[in-house]
Amino acid sequence: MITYAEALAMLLREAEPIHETETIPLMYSTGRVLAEDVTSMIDVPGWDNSQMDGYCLRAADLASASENAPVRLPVAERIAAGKVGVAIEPGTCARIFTGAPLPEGADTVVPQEEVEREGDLAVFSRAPKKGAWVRLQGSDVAAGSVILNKGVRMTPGAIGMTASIGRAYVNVYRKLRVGVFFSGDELVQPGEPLRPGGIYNSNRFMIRSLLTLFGCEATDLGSIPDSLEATKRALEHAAETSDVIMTTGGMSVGEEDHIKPAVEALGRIDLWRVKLKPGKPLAFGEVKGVPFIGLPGNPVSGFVVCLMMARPYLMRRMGLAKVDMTPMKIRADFDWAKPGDREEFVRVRRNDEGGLDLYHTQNSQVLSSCAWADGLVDIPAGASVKKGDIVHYFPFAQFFA
Ligand SMILES: Nc1nc2c(c(=O)[nH]1)N[C@H]1C(S)=C(S)[C@@H](COP(=O)(O)OP(=O)(O)OC[C@H]3O[C@@H](n4cnc5c(N)ncnc54)[C@H](O)[C@@H]3O)O[C@H]1N2
Ligand code: MOO
Repeated sequence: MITYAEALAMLLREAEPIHETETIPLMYSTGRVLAEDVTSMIDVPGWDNSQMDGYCLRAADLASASENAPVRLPVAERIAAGKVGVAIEPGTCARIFTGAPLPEGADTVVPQEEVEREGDLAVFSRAPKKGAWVRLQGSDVAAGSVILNKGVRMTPGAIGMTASIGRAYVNVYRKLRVGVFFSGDELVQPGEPLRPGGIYNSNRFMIRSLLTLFGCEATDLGSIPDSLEATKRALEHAAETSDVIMTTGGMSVGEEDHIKPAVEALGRIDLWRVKLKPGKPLAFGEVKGVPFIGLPGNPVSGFVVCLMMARPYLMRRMGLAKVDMTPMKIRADFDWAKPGDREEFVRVRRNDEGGLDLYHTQNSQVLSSCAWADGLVDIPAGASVKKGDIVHYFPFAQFFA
């Protein structure tokens, strides 16, 4: 048996980013992975501008201003956002609004709350600090600088920033095409009546949902009839249309399944035994040169292995530079008294007291744990946890950012 860390390292060694990229509208780039360094051609802001609605002026003109001896300056012009004013003369000021460019000659803005008006005169009773309330040209982004590196995911913040430098298109890795299929005589499609001995194909829906959130394009080959020939045909078809082929189930020691012999006939398959709970069996191989990942059939095992192993592999192939997760360190409000011989990812949920609660059953068949939880806690092999201990917590949200 190999450890989780060893298994992950082995998978990532096989994960070369795909070469194809595409240029797409920035507007539709949410969740995509950048295939270029994004460099700004412009300064942001493009010119010094006002941070407040108020008056712009030379600070030197107000050096003597105080409550007892206010300074009065004529208001020479009015500059709204989007307009360019004319240079102000010494001893004058201009009405200015948030975002409007500072006119030549002005170096400071005084917010309107601190100013009285007497007709055409503005009355100042305090000496401002030179440069107050001015946003300097290039203070957010300097022209020529790289604002986002190749290999990062387009988040709302990254998209807004890219728009702020005027880019309307970005070059991203194309979506990874993942061919998924499911086999098993017991599987029934949701929406159909359950026959005796059957179970609904929950893995199909769960895996598709995970792949969508990872940003992959799932091609669903559906349920394959339980025969070697049908399984081989499905795999051959998947190999023609996919970058990765994925399935769940049929990987352990059962005799019924055709996936393993079908993959072997068309390529190769290695069955790994990972010291991981849930999720001991993992198959990795290739079908006609296309990588094949077989997740464990137990739904919770499939869920955990898809998040903790398949995801880093898929995201690296999609060009993401940082695929490892940084766990949060949070207080456990539960006991875990029985140390296991495998590293365990248990389903937990944050409570209102800022700690973590444990789902009452951690059986790998019980999908309600995944629906209830908002993350996983990593419990190393041989470790136990006492209420109040600080544990390593992976919020589900982190996997989709
Ligand atoms: N004698 C042993 N039996 C088992 C072992 C073992 O080491 N020795 N390992 C257990 C562990 S741990 C796991 S995990 C499972 C993994 O088995 P497979 O990956 O071969 O999966 P199956 O046997 O096909 O199915 C397991 C379980 O999951 C259900 N399943 C399968 N596909 C779906 C689906 N699409 N949707 C919902 N549920 C699914 C299936 O009905 C079984 O109940 O093996 C243990 N056994
Ligand atoms: O190791 Mo299995 O994946 O727990 O059910």
